[in-house]
This record gives sequence, structure tokens and C-alpha cells, in this order.
Amino acid sequence: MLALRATNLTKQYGNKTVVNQLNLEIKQGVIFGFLGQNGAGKSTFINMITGLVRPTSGTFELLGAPNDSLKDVRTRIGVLPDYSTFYENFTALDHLKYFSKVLGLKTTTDELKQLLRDVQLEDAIDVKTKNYSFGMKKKLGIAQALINRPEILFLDEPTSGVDANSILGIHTLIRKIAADGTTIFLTSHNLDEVEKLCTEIAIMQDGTIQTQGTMEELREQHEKNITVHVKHALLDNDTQQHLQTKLSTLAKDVNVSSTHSTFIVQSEHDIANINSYLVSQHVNVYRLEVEEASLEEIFLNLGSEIRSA
Ligand SMILES: Nc1ncnc2c1ncn2[C@@H]1O[C@H](COP(=O)(O)OP(=O)(O)OP(=O)(O)O)[C@@H](O)[C@H]1O
Repeated sequence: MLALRATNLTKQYGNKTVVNQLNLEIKQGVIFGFLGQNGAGKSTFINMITGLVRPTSGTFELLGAPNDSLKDVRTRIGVLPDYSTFYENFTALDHLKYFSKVLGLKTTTDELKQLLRDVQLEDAIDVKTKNYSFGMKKKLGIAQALINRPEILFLDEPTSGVDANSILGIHTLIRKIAADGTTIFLTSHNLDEVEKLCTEIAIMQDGTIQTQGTMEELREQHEKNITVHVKHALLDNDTQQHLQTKLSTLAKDVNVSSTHSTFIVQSEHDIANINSYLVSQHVNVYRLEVEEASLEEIFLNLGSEIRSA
């Protein structure tokens, strides 16, 4: 069973189409990163999936339940919205007890305390939330979203405004929740975070999914420049010059020195060609390192692909 399948999902506000015939499939157990510039339609998509906003047209299935029977799965999902509000005079424990009751769960106080420990709020269990920092409120929001041990957890910007130490803690927690079998749907503007955490990534633009895949697949599809560093046996001046000239016909930004050379190619195929050429010239290659494109580069490349289309 898929965790989520959206088919031609569309949301219009007046004349404006915010989510446009969107198709998406998410397998169970993945940490799914959902990216897009401001206004791309991410929150609107999540709001439809979590039942806050009604689609204009199209359908989706969440944990196997069709969108018109969402109440059947509501207790199996967890949601951290992009902002959470809490009763100021409640402590963290009061909050979790309250939400546990609202959801009709039979969670014990010990279990709720453990949940607060999991999100590193053990020192603030009995502190009123009016005294919480922004980051502490995020953590409490995550604890609240986990209270029903959800099968799929929606995290909208879980680390924005959170200090670096706490971010590491939240990342560890997300990995642990995923390892326990929960599917994670993560929205973040922090591309580094998405690259580190997510096993699958989709990039949304103007209401549709522009690309989707693992980091490896995204690199294959959208990587424009691959930087290659070669360490080789000592070359004499003539060979260096010869290689500089020849490699410049096969690659960009070629820089051949006596023991190291670097160049930029457009595809892995070019690397194989250059390597064969070096072998044919009896250049002993000791090491060949490829600098992989970051998600940020892919994201920027995609933006320019769309603008020039
Ligand atoms: N209730 C609404 N009524 C009218 N327009 C809306 C409504 N909600 C969202 N929009 C518009 O839909 C577009 C997409 O908004 P949405 O919040 O889904 O984008 P987003 O990708 O989540 O952006 P961000 O990264 O800034 O959170 C925006 O142009 C927004 O102004």
C-alpha cells in the first residue's frame, strides 16, 4: 500500500489555480522531502491531504483511504503545522494530556513524559508554554503530532527558527521515527536538511510537481556540471600541455598540472571517455574524485530550466 497517492489534485481560489492537476505517489516508510519556492502551493497541498482544505477537483488516497473518507484515517496521521498555538498557561504535560483526551487516546502520563523526553523537553515538562522559546514550541508541536503514534507524519518546516543544537536533536528524532516505520512528509526551505534526511524528494513549482526521485535520480536528471579531480603520476611539461589541449575539447575549465588535474563535464559518460583517453596516453591515474551536485545546485538548475523552457 502507498502512504499517499494524489491524482490530478487541483485547488483553485477564485480564478487562481494554486495546485494544478498534481500527481504524486509516496511509498510507505520513506522520509519524503517536499520542496518549492514561496507560494508554490506546498501548504495548500498539505492542507488538502490533511483535510483542512477541500480540493476543487481530483482525488487522493491517504493510507489507503479515499479523500471522502478521511475521518477513517485521521487518528493514523500526525501533523506539525507551519505554526502551532498553545494555551499559555498549560504546561507541556498539560497540553499532551489535553490532546490525548481530545483524540480519545488512552495514553498514560508516563508515556506522555517519555514523548517529551524524546523531543528533548524533559527539563520543561512542567513549565508553562508562555515561557517557552520558539524552538521549544516546535518540539512540543512535534510531540503533539506524535501522540497517536502516527503511520504518516506531516512536518511543515520542523526546524525553522530552531537553534543548531536542537536541529541536530530533531533530525535524530525524525530518523528514529522513520526507522520505527512511520512515513515522514517533510516540508523545508533548508535544502541541506532535506538532502541529509530525505530518501525521496519532490520539487513543486507553480502548483505541480516538477521533478521527483532519490538524490541520485535528481542528480542524473538535473545535474549540469560535474567537477572531476584526478590525481595522476608525474607528467612532464610536454604531456601536460598536450593533455591540457586535448581535454579542453572534451571538458570545461580544464586545469592540468604535473600531479593533479581538474575539469568540469556535463555527464558521467564524459568522465568515462576522459578516463579512457588518459589510459590510452599511458597516464597512470591514482585517484579520480567526482564532486556531486548539492540539492541546492539542482534546485537552482531546475529553476533556470523552467525559466528557459
Ligand atoms: N485561502 C486562500 N485564498 C486565496 N489564495 C490563497 C489561499 N491560501 C493560499 N493562497 C495562495 O496560494 C498560493 C500558494 O500558497 P501556499 O501557502 O500553498 O504556498 P507554499 O508553497 O506553502 O508557500 P510558502 O513556502 O511560502 O509557505 C499563494 O499565492 C497564496 O497566496
